Amino acid sequence: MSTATFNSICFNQGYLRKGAVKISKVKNRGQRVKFYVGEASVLSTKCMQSSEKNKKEVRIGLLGASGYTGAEIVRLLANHPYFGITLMTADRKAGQSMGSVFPHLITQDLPTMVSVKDADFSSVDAVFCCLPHGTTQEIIKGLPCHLKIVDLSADFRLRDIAEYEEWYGQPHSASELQKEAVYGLTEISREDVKNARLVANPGCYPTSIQLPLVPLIKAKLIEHRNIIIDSKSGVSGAGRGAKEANLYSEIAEGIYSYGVTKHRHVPEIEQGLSDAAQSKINVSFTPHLMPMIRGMQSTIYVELSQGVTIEDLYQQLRKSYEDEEFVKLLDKGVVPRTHNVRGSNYCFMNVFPDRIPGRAIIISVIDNLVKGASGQALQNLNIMLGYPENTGLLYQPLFP
Ligand SMILES: NC(=O)C1=CN([C@@H]2O[C@H](COP(=O)(O)OP(=O)(O)OC[C@H]3O[C@@H](n4cnc5c(N)ncnc54)[C@H](OP(=O)(O)O)[C@@H]3O)[C@@H](O)[C@H]2O)C=CC1
Ligand SMILES: CC(=O)N[C@@H](CCC(=O)OP(=O)(O)O)C(=O)O
Repeated sequence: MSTATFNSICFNQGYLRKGAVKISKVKNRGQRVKFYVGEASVLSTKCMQSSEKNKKEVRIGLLGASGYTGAEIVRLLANHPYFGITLMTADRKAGQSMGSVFPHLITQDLPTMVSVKDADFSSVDAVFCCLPHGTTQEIIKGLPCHLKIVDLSADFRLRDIAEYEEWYGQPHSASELQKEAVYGLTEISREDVKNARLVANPGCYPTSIQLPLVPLIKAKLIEHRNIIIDSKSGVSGAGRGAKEANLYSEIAEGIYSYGVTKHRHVPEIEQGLSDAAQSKINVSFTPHLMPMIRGMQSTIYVELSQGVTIEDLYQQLRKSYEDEEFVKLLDKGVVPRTHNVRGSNYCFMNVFPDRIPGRAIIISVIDNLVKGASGQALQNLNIMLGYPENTGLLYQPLFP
């Protein structure tokens, strides 16, 4: 890796075009700027002005900071050496401090939340968009084009706009942006994410389901028919907005299926599996709401392809994920539990022989707010900006 040292350099705002000199990291902001010319992708080439406010080199805008995924982004960035939050937005909570909305974050030095319409993006290099679907597309359409964006909503995940409108029951008004979006299931789409300006972060259920199934489908080890998916989620998956259905007295001491035969994650799951199969796959998917705060578990029933054994599935998953930091295939016979990934960016999975010959049972667990949302979003932005993918994500699970 060679280095080139410049004295007080300043570029116009914007990005070096791809293929130009690749600048992987900027250090010693201010009078002397040292560029490391290396493999990683380009950083924003804004004027390298040292300023008290920008203690960290990448300035992050957090839209929807007063929600669960927004708060989770703040928690993760507390341990990120290069990303610092310079803008936070809220809707009903605009004008409030983060510490007053989330007292567990009072130790963080954060800007007061403002409404999106009052947001100033000139002090921002990249944005996490943690807003409800529908709202998101309108807001992202209006963002300055210099920003790198990771959208946690569903607005840009489905390539087929008509399918989005059918399943989300609302018009999609950003089809041009949709064409630009890259679906950010990190371990599967890493190369596309690297060069993306807009990443559509996957939903929590689709993440927990595609991570085990995509490698098995690509390796032609399981049949495309009769894929049955039974998933469970903690209540934080529904967001912080007060809803009667999510009251303690409505949730505690019981579980129930919801979105039966018509959950809006079906098209997202089928899009990912069909891409892996290069042919259309339909699945049976039933989510369940559990009396717990965090956690997501998927139990998936599949048919083995002709002549394929459980060992073949196990070895394929081992090979697919042996070099991955955040996806772990457990030892044979160990059942994945949400307790063991809580608060972390891990996905634990395993595969078991069904009593019914020729079938397998696959189990996958994640934390819906981390690998299912904010953790994967940070993993993606690290890649988009040329930082080590695991930066700010090495939290071990919180157990018990
Ligand atoms: N929770 C989860 O496990 C997962 C969530 N997601 C997706 O991530 C996104 C955020 O989810 P989550 O954090 O749980 O949601 P929350 O409901 O907890 O937070 C929503 C945020 O958006 C703000 N907001 C709501 N409406 C508007 C509006 N009209 N204009 C501007 N801001 C608005 C809210 O502000 P205020 O608080 O002031 O009202 C709040 O900051 C959603 O699209 C969700 O589907 C994806 C994967 C998993
Ligand atoms: C428990 C619960 O309500 N979970 C949400 C999924 C959260 C999520 O992943 O939403 P997006 O796809 O919009 O990002 C649901 O089932 O709608």
